[in-house]
Amino acid sequence: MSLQPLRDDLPRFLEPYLPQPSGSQAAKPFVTLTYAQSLDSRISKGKGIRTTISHAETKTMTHYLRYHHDGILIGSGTVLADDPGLNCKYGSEEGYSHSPRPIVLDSRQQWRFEGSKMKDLYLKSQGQAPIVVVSEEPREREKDVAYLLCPYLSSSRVDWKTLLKKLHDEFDIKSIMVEGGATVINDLLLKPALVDALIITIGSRFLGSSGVEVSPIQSVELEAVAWWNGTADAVLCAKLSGSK
Ligand SMILES: NC(=O)c1ccc[n+]([C@@H]2O[C@H](COP(=O)([O-])OP(=O)(O)OC[C@H]3O[C@@H](n4cnc5c(N)ncnc54)[C@H](O)[C@@H]3O)[C@@H](O)[C@H]2O)c1
Ligand SMILES: Nc1nc(=O)c(N)c(NC[C@H](O)[C@H](O)[C@H](O)COP(=O)(O)O)[nH]1
Repeated sequence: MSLQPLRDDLPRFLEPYLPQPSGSQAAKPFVTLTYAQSLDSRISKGKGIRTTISHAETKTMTHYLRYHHDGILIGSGTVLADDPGLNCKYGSEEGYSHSPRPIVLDSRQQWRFEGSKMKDLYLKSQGQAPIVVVSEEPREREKDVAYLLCPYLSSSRVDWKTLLKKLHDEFDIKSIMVEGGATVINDLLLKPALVDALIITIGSRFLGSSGVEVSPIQSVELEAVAWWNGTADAVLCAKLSGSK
């Protein structure tokens, strides 16, 4: 399905929160934490359920954000629940050349590229093949998948600092948008030294108390806060307090 045109006030609104175009000498990638939540801070109706929260115009914004990042990172919970494509449909007709590289945190190697929407898009040259982040040598190596061996702090928690450095140094990834899910977001909201921008779409609905909740274990203050109002959604852009 094609995207509706980007609202013309969005580029100027988003600009201060986007990675700077090439030339950055930073030692780590620029990290944008971005997701869509309901009014009751849920990002899906329940674990394993893919739930549309964004209006069509903020869906276009998500693809505009993908256009501006080298990589797009998600946790295993999201890849297993959503079977996401993670490509970029924004831009010229010439094909999906601005699609970011998918990065999947899958220490337990539960997800397969084979048979996924991501692979389907890759084979049609409409998206990139993924980097799968693992904690030990993979049991099986799938064709076209790059495996990134990275230390984990526990069985399911990657060491972010090391991971970001490896993605930068070994894969030349200078900007990453983190799209979720809740476990990944709740963890990164507490890491102002690693997160450069926060872009949250707030949809005008409630998803109920059994929904998957974004709520970090401690309070988080924001700065440089800006709001955009759409037809049915609002978008909040901010920096985490304590970030550079
Ligand atoms: N609305 C949105 O914007 C949005 C975005 C993404 C996902 N979702 C929804 O979120 C749900 C999935 O969320 P979830 O919380 O179950 O899974 P998740 O996608 O956050 O994945 C969690 C897994 O990531 C891995 N991981 C590795 N290192 C980690 C670290 N340092 N911190 C945290 N996790 C780490 C672990 O295996 C962990 O179990 C799905 O229902 C999906 O539809 C919604
Ligand atoms: N912006 C946004 N609005 C939503 O209403 C919603 N549910 C998501 N969810 C993000 C999640 O990571 C999805 O898995 C990918 O957005 C799917 O990506 P594709 O469209 O398949 O490329 N994101």
